[in-house]
Amino acid sequence: MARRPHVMVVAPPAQGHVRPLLKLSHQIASQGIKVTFVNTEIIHAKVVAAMSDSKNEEIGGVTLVSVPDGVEQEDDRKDIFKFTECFQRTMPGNLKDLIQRTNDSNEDEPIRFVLVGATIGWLLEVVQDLGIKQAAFWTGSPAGLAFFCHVPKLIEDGVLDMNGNIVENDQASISEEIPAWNCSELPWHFPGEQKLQKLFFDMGLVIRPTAQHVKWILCNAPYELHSQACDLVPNILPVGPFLTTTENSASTGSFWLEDTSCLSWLDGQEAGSVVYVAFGSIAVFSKQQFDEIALGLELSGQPFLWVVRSDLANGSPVAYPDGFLERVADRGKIVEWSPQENVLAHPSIAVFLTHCGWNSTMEGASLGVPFLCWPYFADQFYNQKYICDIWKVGLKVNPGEDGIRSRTEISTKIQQGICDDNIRINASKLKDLCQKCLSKGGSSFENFKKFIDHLRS
Ligand SMILES: O=c1ccn([C@@H]2O[C@H](COP(=O)(O)OP(=O)(O)O[C@H]3O[C@H](CO)[C@@H](O)[C@H](O)[C@H]3O)[C@@H](O)[C@H]2O)c(=O)[nH]1
Repeated sequence: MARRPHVMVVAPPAQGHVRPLLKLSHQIASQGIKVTFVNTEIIHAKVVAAMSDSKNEEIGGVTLVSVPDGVEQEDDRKDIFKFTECFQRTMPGNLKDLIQRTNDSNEDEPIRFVLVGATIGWLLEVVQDLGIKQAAFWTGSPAGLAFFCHVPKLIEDGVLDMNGNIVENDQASISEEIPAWNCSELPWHFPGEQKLQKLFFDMGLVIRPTAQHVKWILCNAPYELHSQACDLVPNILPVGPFLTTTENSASTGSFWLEDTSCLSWLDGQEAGSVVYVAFGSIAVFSKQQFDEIALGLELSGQPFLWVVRSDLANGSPVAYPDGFLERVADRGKIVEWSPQENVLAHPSIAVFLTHCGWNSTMEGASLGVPFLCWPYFADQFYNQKYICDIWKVGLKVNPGEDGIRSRTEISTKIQQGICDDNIRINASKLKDLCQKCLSKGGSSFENFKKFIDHLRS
């Protein structure tokens, strides 16, 4: 009997990477290709624990496996510098062992192809040594990818220094066709934290060699959405946006258990009335800012669904303003983690108050939801620029001089976002564009087909 092609997918250890890579893996598996999905042990345990059937580690043709992350002292896992050092030192050997073990056993089809998250593209050296074909996956926007690929040139031209600072003019431009990056929009910008900035900047330096090394670098966007940026990366293969349908929602790759009670709660709300508030997996807030969000939602008078992760309050236990929960009980729903795409697809949703992580951006765009933008760090400020200034599907929620977004600003933008017909019309056009790219004959559909043909060749 002919053996199925076997692809190994290796995910960087973060929610914003695991989720889109797992969605892509399901899409690949649906074409009759075997997929082994590799997480670190800690991430694997979280993903499996959050699955509706947590005994089953094979879902929809994707087998979930794990390797150690190399960390021996638990505390080192909380220290990003120590973690990165351990991970980079041990991961190549661990991955090599896993591939060899799999290929030596007769149980599985041998691995003929490895797809890695581009931020850990240095792993491809191991794969190269084993004579296995390779591709990379970029989790952010095509513009972000183009920017990282241009970093060496920006350094050479004296626009950036070796620590990633803009040397003059407060702007870095890579083409006249797409907006320049301001200092605060640099993906590695951490004000006052030079060491952290350098770590992220150095991690980014791996992107260009990775992109040059592989035949294709896939990304979670349709070509038409960022066409000028895509044109700056010769081997980009835009295959997104990925959507989790209700049929495969059992294996979303979430690190937290999805609280589906919010879907029946949404069923009870009026169409186009609910503010959905979610800041992805990393953003945290001070007590003062957390209270302003709560009081802004209250002041808006709208029903809201708010995702409050247990770690959202920056290490402190989550505590709401006095009497808040009682006052909003009849129109507020709070969950620790939602089935986000099902939420965004729900007719009751009016606006999405978001940190503008790329996955959330693509999900909101492909489901036609207007945005209220509250970027937190990394690529999110530049994503906000596309959402508000280029696609014109959102409004910025601006901080005051003290850096805090006030309850009045939050409530005002909620009302403006709900009433703005132009934004709603543009959001609906964006949804149509995404759907068209994914349908038969569309750019993402054809690109994905090309990739599958390559896997089979
Ligand atoms: O209650 C929730 C909240 C979020 N999500 C999902 O979690 C993912 C979050 O991804 P993203 O919106 O990209 O945010 P982060 O988790 O913060 O992602 C990191 O990774 C992204 C991709 O590289 C970057 O764009 C971000 O800036 C970076 O913070 C999305 O798929 C959401 O659907 C849920 O399923 N339920």
